[in-house]
Amino acid sequence: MLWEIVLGLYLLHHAIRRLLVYVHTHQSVGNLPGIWCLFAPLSVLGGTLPSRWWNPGLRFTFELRKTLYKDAPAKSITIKPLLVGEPYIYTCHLEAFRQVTALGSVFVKPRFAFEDMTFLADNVVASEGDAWKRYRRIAAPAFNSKTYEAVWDTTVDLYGQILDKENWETRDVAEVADINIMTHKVALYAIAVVGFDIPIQWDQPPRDENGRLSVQEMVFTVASNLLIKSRTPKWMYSLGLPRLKLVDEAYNQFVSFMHEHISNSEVTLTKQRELEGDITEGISNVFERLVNARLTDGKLSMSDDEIISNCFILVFAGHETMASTLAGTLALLGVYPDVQEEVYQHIMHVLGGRDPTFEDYESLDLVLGCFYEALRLYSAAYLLIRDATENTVLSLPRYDDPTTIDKIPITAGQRVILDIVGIHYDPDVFPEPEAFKPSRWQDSMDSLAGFSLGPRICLGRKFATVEAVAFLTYLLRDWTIDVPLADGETRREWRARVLDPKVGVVLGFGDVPLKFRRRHA
Ligand code: HEM
Repeated sequence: MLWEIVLGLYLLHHAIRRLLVYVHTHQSVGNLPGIWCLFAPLSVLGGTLPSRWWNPGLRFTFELRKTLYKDAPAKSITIKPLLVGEPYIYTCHLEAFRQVTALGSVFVKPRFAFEDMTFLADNVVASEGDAWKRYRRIAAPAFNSKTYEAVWDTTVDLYGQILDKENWETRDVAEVADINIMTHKVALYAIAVVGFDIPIQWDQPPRDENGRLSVQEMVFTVASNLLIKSRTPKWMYSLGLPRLKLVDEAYNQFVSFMHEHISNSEVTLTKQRELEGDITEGISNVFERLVNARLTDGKLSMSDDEIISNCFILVFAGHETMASTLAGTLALLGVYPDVQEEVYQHIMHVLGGRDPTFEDYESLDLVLGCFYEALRLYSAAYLLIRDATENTVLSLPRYDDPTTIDKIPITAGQRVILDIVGIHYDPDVFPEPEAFKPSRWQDSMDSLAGFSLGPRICLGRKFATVEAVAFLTYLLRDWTIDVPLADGETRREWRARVLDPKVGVVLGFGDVPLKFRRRHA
């Protein structure tokens, strides 16, 4: 009897709370077209369950990319969950994206979305306000032309290691069962070498002779187990589960490795400063910048934990995003051999028979266009989450009549989702949105939302594009890329089947098999 009363009271309490949510929804976002569903897409339940008519899930912006905003003049809708979660505004209006991410905007990153990304201390991705300003001020100067040159050279070195260690040098055809494995390694190693000053070899065994994890296995395990690390309660580590044991080992080893790396670097930099004076300008890796900052300027000083957290977040921010986009680029080039040939001719025209160098980066704009186009079609960062800290209004001009301005009132606390997939597939911004057209980026990249915009634009975007252009230029110069079709399958069907995105923390793919054939000059 008692439990029935308790249950009844609980259900009543829940029903009243939900009713208040509906009333609030109607007051704050009632004027926008909306979708009713059971669970909010970003709630744990909604995000875990598959995308269906009753649960948008994480994939719905991609699945409904052609229709979601069709009847929304301001290119903005609401998602109204009946059972779990709050109503969110989803917008694919480029101007909304600009206003929300602009300098001085009243929108901030909600803490919940970035909690998983803080490890030991806060960092440039997860923080807001003065803490973020400080981290960005210390880290941003490390992303300079010397760094980008190092990214180019490291990528070329990695390409050479692939040819050598994967035995491509002796082959005319190389079949790869899943290109993601290779692009993940390239992305991770470039960050480890250029970001952290950790030298890495392509074929190092996962453990050394003493049974300790090799540096790359350690970094790889840390990078690919962020959610497990942040969400597993401490007591579970004592159960002896093999995966958790490995994660624990890798994280512990990473922390002690980084402490040692910091103190060694401090000794080296102090000696260098005694001999050469201010060496700041000459430092081209992010890690040394962070260590050097605390030797030079009290205000910019970071603790060991802050340095480790900021280095760690570079691996997370730049690893999977980069790997998926590069995999997507290679696959799309395989799907469209005519575009691939055009890009090859462009490379030949720019190089005129010599090896590509960092100085060619600006001229290789069609190669860069391939990467941007893959990022547009399969944006690894597929949405941005922001909360309003004050009441405000988004003023959005109509695309067909810019003198008509739609005004969307936003109340303090309202969550706004910047739908990058929606922007990238908006035919008013990108005509023929489904087509793979790298040349569309040769005029302007103003509408690319995949690296975000405004003061919090991706710090590693040029890092990523230099790496991509170096890798793609070498690869396309030496090889053609093809896709292994199933019996009777067309290339477009292959694209729909294999490049059907898997959506989690980032948007990526399942196995992407590709076939490389050596070009004979
Ligand atoms: C194709 C590759 C990449 C994509 C698509 C990408 C995308 C993004 C996006 C959308 C944001 C904004 C996130 C938000 O505000 O919620 C961001 C931020 C960031 N990215 Fe990237 N990123 C890429 C590569 C990289 C690389 C290679 C690095 C580092 C080496 C990096 C470092 C960062 C950092 C530090 C931030 C935080 C900036 C701040 O808040 O001030 N990213 N990235």
